Amino acid sequence: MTKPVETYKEFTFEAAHELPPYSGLHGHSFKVRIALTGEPDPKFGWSANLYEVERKIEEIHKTLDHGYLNQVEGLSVPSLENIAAWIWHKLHADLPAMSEVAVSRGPDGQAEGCVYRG
Ligand SMILES: Nc1nc2c(c(=O)[nH]1)N=C([C@H](O)[C@H](O)COP(=O)(O)OP(=O)(O)OP(=O)(O)O)CN2
Ligand SMILES: [Zn+2]
Repeated sequence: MTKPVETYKEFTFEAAHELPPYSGLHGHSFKVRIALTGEPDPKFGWSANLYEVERKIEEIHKTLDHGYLNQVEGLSVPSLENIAAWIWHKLHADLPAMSEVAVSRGPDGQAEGCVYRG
């Protein structure tokens, strides 16, 4: 029996948000990691073809990048956790192999983030 393989795709976006009463309007560079887990394709070894994953992510990226997150439909409280859940719900029908969505902000070594697993 073959072992499941995890494949991932990362993307970044720049966006503004506010989280009253904790923070006023400000911006971040966010990093997103989409993981997909499943049985490897017998020829290519992947659990998901990254070309297809990239196509699905494109629309989400367009919505979030250079956006004001509080005004995105379904994202009126844009905490890290709510952003990750929002991305999950946007993608899971098209990417059934998706196993987690991780969202982080801040530089390596000082980043803060969360992982959402549906
Ligand atoms: N589990 C979480 N806790 C908190 C979140 C969150 O998204 N998940 N968010 C906040 C507020 O946004 C808080 O005001 C954080 O401010 P922010 O500028 O977004 O982030 P930093 O703390 O990294 O800001 P710096 O001052 O630039 O370090 C609170 N808790
Ligand atoms: Zn912030």
